[in-house]
Order: sequence, then structure tokens, then C-alpha cells
Amino acid sequence: MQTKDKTETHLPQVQEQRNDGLPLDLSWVKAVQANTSAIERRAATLPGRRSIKKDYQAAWLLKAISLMDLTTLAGDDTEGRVRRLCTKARQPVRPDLLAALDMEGLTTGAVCVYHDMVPTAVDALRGSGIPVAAVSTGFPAGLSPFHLRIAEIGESVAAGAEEIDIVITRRHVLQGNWQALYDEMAEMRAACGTAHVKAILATGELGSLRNVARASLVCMMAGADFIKTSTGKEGVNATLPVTLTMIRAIRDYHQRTGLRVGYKPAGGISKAKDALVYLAMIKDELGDRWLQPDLFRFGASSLLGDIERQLEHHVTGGYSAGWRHAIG
Ligand SMILES: O=C[C@H](O)COP(=O)(O)O
Repeated sequence: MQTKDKTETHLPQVQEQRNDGLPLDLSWVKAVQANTSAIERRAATLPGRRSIKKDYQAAWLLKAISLMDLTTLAGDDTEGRVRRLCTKARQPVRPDLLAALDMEGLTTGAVCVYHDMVPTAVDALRGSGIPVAAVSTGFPAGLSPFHLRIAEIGESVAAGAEEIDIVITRRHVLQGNWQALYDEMAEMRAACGTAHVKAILATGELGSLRNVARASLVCMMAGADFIKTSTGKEGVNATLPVTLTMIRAIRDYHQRTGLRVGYKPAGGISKAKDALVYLAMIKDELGDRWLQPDLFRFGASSLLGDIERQLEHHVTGGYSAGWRHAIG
């Protein structure tokens, strides 16, 4: 990708059929395997493989910003912090840098907050076209009573969230109870209505890549618009092997159904160079169509600052101190 492709980030999203899911097909689920050593070997080759420099690197970093759910999910979040984050979502990079890159108007893909902060974020983003994503369903453990998790989704949607990040019950996966996972996911999807639903698998707690692959498939069969790795609160969050496993599940689902499901790696992605590895992997495995905000997001609370530093270096030749990019 070259810098002249930059307007791609402002292309209207392609309208296509939403993933309405399928009946649970247990024979398909049980046939899914994951060759862990092969996946880990392939993942280990990825960080060193690509060397994207200069204008190409800047263009990819700008793309990463447009694909970012700029996130704050802290117990001490305040309205002030959320409003500052929303200002950053509207203007993710210093205006002089964006002007130099001819990218005025660039925004993040969404802002992601707890339910409690949805009204503040909706208000702060009014008129920007940036959607608010809410983490609902007893995030991050997802163990509150089921009717309360469903009610929380309804309240987040009523408060103006256009995207809902739900958490699955890990126990269903660990016990191989695919019917329970499917039913839970389908009910949550229904509660979201027209809001898009991202299913957080909490992959660091699923025990094996085979479980990750099977849980990905079941959530897609139950109507997930996105599958997402992690809450950011597990001991292990987004990794490259998990990403390969999940995006290959997305590819298989697309090949068999014609339906496209999005992917959101989240948790611990804080370096621009790591974001580039993820984007290259998506391009290789799924193709350019997935490099649009309706099919790919980074969930990140501290990636934007490093990307801004790299863009500043690209434009000015010098790095600024980290504290100058404290938000995001
Ligand atoms: O969903 C987003 C994650 O919680 C973000 O995790 P992070 O704070 O490690 O970037």
C-alpha cells in the first residue's frame, strides 16, 4: 500500500449481508482441529518477515488508526478521561502531521468503553460518525446472571452503543458444551438488535488452539459479526498463534457459507511494529477486503501513542518524548 491509497480509509463501507448465522452443525464443529506446532512455527516466522519502510509504513500506520477501537476499560474511568479519549478519536494525530500526510479527517474506527460510560462517549462523539462500542455481559468474566447480561446489552444499545462486545462463558468451551455456547451467543446476538456484536472468546483461558478454533466457529454459527481474542484482562491476551487460528476459522466459514465475519485482536497490542505484523497477516490470510473497519479492528488502549510517534518521525525526522502522546 502506498500513501496515495490513503483515501481508502474513507471509502464508504461495502454493504453486504450481515452474518445471520446457521443452525448449530456439531459434526462440523467436532471435525475442526488445530495443528498447534505448525501454527506456532508459522506464527514465529511472521514478525521478521516483512520490512515495510517510509511512505508504505506511514500508509499502513494510518490504516491501523482507522481500524482501531480506541479503548479505555479501567475501574477508575471518569467522564473527563472518556471525553479526552473521544477528542483523541476525532483527532488521532497532531493536525500538522495529518496535514503533512494529506490525511485531514482521519478518525479511529470506534471508541470502546464500559456501559457506564456509553452516554458520555455518545455525547462526546456526536456528529463525528465514530461509533461507540460497549463491553457488556458482565465484562470481563461474564459470570453475572444470564438475564442480567442480556439486560445489560439492551441498556447499552438504548444508551446509544452501536457495537456490543460480549464475553462468552469459557466454561462452555472447556466442557465442550457447544450447544450451550451457541444458545448463549444466539441470545446475545438477538439482544443486540441492529447493533453489531463482537464475541470475546478470552482465548488465554480456553486451554488449546483447538478449543479456540471450535469456539470461533460456534460463535460465527450463532451470528457473531466479529470474533475477538480477549478482554485485555486475561493473563495471556492477543497472540499471533491465536490470530492465525481465528482468522483461518473466519476464512473457512466464509468459504463454506459466503458470509464474512470480522476479527478483533485485543489486549497488549501497544507497538506500531506489532500492528504492522497483524495487518500483514490479515492481508496474507484473508485479503484486502478484511482491511476495512467493518471487518477488522484493533482493541487497544495504548497503541495510538506509539503510532503517532512513528508518524511524527516519518514527517519530521525526529521522535518526540513519550509523554507528548500520553492519551491512547
Ligand atoms: O478490548 C480492548 C482491550 O481491553 C484493550 O487491551 P489493552 O488495554 O491491553 O490495549
